[in-house]
Amino acid sequence: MTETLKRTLRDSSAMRWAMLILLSGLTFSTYWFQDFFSGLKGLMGSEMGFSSEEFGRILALTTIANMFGMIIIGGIMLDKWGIRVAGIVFGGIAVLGGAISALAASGFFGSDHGSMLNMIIVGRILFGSGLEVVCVVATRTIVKWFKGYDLALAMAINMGFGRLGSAMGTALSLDIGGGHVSPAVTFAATLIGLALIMFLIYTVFDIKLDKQEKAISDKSGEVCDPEEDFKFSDLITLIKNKSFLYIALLCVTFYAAIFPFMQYAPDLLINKFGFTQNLPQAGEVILWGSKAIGASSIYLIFFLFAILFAVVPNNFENKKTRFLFKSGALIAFCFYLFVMKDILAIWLDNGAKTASLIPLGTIIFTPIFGNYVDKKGKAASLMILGSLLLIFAHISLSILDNVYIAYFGLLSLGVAFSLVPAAMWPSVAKIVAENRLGTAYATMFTLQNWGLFLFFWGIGALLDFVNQGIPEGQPKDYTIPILVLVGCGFISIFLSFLLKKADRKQNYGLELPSNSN
Ligand SMILES: N[C@@H](Cc1c[nH]cn1)C(=O)NCC(=O)O
Repeated sequence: MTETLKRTLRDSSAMRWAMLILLSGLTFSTYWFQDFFSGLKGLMGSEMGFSSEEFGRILALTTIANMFGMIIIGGIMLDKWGIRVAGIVFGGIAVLGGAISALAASGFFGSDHGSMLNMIIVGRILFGSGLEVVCVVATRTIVKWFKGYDLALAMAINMGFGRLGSAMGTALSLDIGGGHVSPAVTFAATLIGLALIMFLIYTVFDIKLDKQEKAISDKSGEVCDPEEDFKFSDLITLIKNKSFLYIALLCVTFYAAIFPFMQYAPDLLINKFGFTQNLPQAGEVILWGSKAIGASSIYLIFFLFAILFAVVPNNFENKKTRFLFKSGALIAFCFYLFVMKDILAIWLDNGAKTASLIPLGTIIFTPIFGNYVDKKGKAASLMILGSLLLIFAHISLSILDNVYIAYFGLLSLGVAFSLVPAAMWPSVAKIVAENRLGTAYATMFTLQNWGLFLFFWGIGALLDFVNQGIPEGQPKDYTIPILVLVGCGFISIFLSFLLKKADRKQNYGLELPSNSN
């Protein structure tokens, strides 16, 4: 697009990506807070005396307000108040929830088992309501800035920030807590506060964009698709739409097999495959830290140059340039792996750190698949493939006992976890009109929370049930709790086929490239 055609902030690619980063702070920190307890499960047992069922209860009750309409209410607020107010209010609720959980874990409300458990849960309920509405706000905001541009890629990158938050929260909480739960919770809550400040900065640009768009529509008499208020009849219309119904149910079964698994994955790896949860010595931390920071900074500088290079128009038109760029990226990555090999070896021996590779891997794969969906389409087919990988992953991590196959299982789970969201979320924007997207995402997340509630709690309760009589600290048998998740994979495949069939009839173009719309 030439300068003369750039009419608003959103027509500048630098501006769009900068807004995405400001917005993604909330995604990063809320995902961190959602998932960081997974790395602390063992410690929550030994330090606070929480059983697996109680651990599951904390996670499950995070979803309770959402199951009973909180996300829909948030969606209505979003439609009524707009992105800015909704983001600030629900981001604020997440901060408040995080703070209550952090105070509870520090013993502020009482240091007995019951007070700690109940007040952590109160904080998590508030946090959970904030997290989900913030996600709807983020998706809505990305559509606002990226519609007609690389929408799927932008959604994938935003999700990448979320996954980075999940991965870092899982991997580092034990180290951040220094062997205690409370500092790790305080740190996680502080992150959401910082992210809210980033969102406040975003709102300044959002106001400017709205003013520019209004000026253009006033001048040209263009009538934009108006935001419509939420009506319950919209919900009925949505549910009656077969493609929407299948994709919403797929969202339930697919995520029920992933998010709950991730919360238990570090403990599973420790109990079933003998991974460690040792904290490194102070000297080792300094040595690895300096090595990792040194190597990562060199790689980051290279990466920033690569991005700079990539955004200069027409750079990739040239075959030779493309080849040079790709080989340079590969050499830099090999060098990086070489420098980091000792750290990687220790990383791959630690339960929480190995489990964190699932969301970490999706950071690389989701944008690649997002870009693929933008350029080539095939969204429904990719969801079938993702569901197949899910089945392999859970079988390899439950009934099989080989640690190398388990690594493959984790890898295929990471690929599935990248494929399905990269295909699913942009597909919703094809099925549903833009002014109904808030309602659509809110409905999907509400249903998703029912599945999460059941499996967050169910896995913990089942784990206690099948391991009755085994004292804390002894290896627990995870076979049946994880095998149950294979069932979710089969239902996901079935729903993906139904979606593909419905799309053929309803012609939403789920198998077509996003950029062609
Ligand atoms: N419901 C959201 C946010 C979320 C993250 N963990 C639990 N809830 C969601 O599922 N977003 C899509 C994603 O793939 O993360």
